[in-house]
Amino acid sequence: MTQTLHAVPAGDAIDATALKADVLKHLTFTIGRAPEDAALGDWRMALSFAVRDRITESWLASERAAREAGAKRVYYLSLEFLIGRLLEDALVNLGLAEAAEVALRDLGLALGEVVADEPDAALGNGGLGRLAACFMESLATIGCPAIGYGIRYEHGLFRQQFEHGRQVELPELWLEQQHPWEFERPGSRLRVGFGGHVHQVEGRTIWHPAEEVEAEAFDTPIVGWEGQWANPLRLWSARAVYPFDLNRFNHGDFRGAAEPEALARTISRVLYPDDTTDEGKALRLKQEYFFVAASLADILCRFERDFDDLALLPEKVAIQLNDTHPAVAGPELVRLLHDERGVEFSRAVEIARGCLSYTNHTLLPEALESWSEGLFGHLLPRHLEIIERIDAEHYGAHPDRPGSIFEHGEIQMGTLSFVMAHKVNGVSALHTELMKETVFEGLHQVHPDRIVNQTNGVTPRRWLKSCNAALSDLITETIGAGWVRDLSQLERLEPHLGDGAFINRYAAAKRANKAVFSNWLAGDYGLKVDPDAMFDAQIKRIHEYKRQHLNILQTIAAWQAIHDDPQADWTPRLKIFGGKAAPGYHFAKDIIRLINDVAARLNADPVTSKYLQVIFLPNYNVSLAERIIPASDLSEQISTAGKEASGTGNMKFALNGALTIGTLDGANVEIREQVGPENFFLFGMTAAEVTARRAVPDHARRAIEGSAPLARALGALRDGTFSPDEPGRYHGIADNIAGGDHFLVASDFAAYHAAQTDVSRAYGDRETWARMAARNTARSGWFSSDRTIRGYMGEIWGAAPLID
Ligand SMILES: [N-]=[N+]=N[C@]1([C@H](N)O)O[C@H](CO)[C@@H](O)[C@H](O)[C@H]1O
Repeated sequence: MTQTLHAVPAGDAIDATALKADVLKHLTFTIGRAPEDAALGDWRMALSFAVRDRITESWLASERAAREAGAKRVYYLSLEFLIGRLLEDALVNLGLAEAAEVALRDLGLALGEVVADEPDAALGNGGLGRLAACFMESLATIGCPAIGYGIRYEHGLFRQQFEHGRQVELPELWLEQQHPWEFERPGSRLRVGFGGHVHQVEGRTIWHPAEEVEAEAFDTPIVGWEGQWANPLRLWSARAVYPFDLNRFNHGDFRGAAEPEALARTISRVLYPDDTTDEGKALRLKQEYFFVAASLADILCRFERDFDDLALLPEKVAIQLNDTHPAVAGPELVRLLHDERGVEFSRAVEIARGCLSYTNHTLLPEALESWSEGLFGHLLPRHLEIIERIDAEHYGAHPDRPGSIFEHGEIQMGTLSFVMAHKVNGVSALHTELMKETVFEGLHQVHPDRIVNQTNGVTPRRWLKSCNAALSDLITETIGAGWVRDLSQLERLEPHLGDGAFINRYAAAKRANKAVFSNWLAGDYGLKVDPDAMFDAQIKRIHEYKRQHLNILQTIAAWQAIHDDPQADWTPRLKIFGGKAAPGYHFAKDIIRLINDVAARLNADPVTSKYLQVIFLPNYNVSLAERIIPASDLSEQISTAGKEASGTGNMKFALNGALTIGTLDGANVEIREQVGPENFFLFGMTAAEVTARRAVPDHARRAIEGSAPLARALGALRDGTFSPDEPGRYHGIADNIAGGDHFLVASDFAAYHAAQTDVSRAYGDRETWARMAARNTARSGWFSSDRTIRGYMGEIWGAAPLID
């Protein structure tokens, strides 16, 4: 929270007094602490409960309004919700940030410290999970009745530490303290079965699961801008039906007595740490079915409370599948309608399809989920039967277009999701077109109207209003505060871009953020950086297609160039990296180690470190992104074209006035269209050129022969420059790039290197740079997740807002 102290309006003063009283009330009666004995965490809890009270009022009123209106509800099913911290978000959305600052100051506390004490709720891996969190906030801001359904993992995404430059994973402990934002719902416990057998009884199909667990709901209200509406995020926690086996205990088998609970809790124990990789483990399938079964039972229970005609379901219920992780929702809904409620099979499929829609987030083959018939049939015998029948009916109806949900003995969850959805969407214009041409080419032929595009977005509340007060205040001063709810209003900045005074203030806001960030770097990492240097950031999961290794290779080439001519007029630059590698992804972990080894060498280099420094910040998460993005000048979006479905970090950077260096991939294409090609540093092959280049034999060797800087930088990987104690440490990376180079690091290197030279030159002209940056902000209105959600509401869900 980059708070700037200024005069407190009267309203805030009243709010501050009331808030202070509530904080003290909760400290006493909820936390049970006297002020003189309270620790920072106690004050944070007390403030959180005081704020939660205010959200809860809005939430219960929203629930009442939705019910009275008999409104259609949106149900967002996602295995990931990368929420981050909630206190600051809630304060900003309730307009209580200033009041909280005053209230806490009166109590001798700094709001910034209290906010920073909150652990991130890291219930997601990356973009897909964060998108779900942004969507929940936009649904509430728009006033669309909705519920997010997911899993309440006891341990979110692992904590990342570096030991000698290597990533080490540690368990994440967000629930070590009480989580103040959730309400436990013991009354909403549901049984979920696994395994067992299917029997026919008097023409009815009965599934007898071999084991059952209980799903317990925990509700976290998500409040929208100005607190007018709030929707719940309902996360399920697994527990044993009979948690304690007293009989075993009485026989001294203490481990056995606790086993049922331990086994059941395993289902919601930990988030699988893979981003865009199919996990394929039985426990993962159990997690997927567990939350789907609990959520659908909950959805039908809510529907049947007010309606008794199941044919109405598609009019009242819209269920969005966030990727294929909840794909079993198709057969499960059919089972609930057909097996348990007697709806005729094909009619049940029709009703289910009317409710379901599916978002695809990646085309990477290794990320497309499939389950072996054996494993799936063992865990979900009835669902396998239902999928076989859905498959037969679907493809039976289209004999001219053979295909199947089953391929090579595996259930293709993407195909199942497509077949069971009335709408399927991609997450950027390019990605959606590539979906039609590749993974869903056949199905697109059969259902030409089913695939639609909904380009991703980010919430402007968290990703500008809250994380960048310096810029937000300038914008509000210039065009009013309407932009926070309607981001398209940023275009009203356009006329001010010719005003030198405005550009100076815009640059000053960025400079102020960089000064705060530099002080933090010095304090927490002992790295002294010049706030006037260019802050160049690549923060995202570590993956070959995102090409962090291209970035560090070019950094090495830049370093070598400075050594060649240290007297030249080099543009000082700080390279910022952040991102986790999946624990089993060794190549990605090698890239992390290389970046840390390069950082150690370059930052200690007396000749070059005044021009080029590198830092890899550990444990990249939502809160760290909120710290880095407002302070960045350059946004690295350098994926191999055709591989990054959208990206959302790219949008956050552009919104906060960082210029993009990037390929024509995912939403980069639309960012460049919106901000203008002259305000974007484009390089590299297009998706079509990538496909063509891959067919060229020896494409990497040819590229290396054609680029001396590339050849030389690779040489430094081979000769132990960054690992004198283990010269061969980076031969693997060098061989990969010079060999198959599937992600075309070598072939795109020269263009990237040239583009980085253009970037350095452009940064030299600060006023022009600031104007380009301001134009990025002014033209980023399209990338609000409010716009995205309105697209889903209109083109997919048929849902309407209940607030104006
Ligand atoms: N899984 N998955 N997919 C991703 C991200 N890795 O989470 O979803 C994100 C959200 O749609 C995309 O922005 C990103 O390009 C894509 O790779």
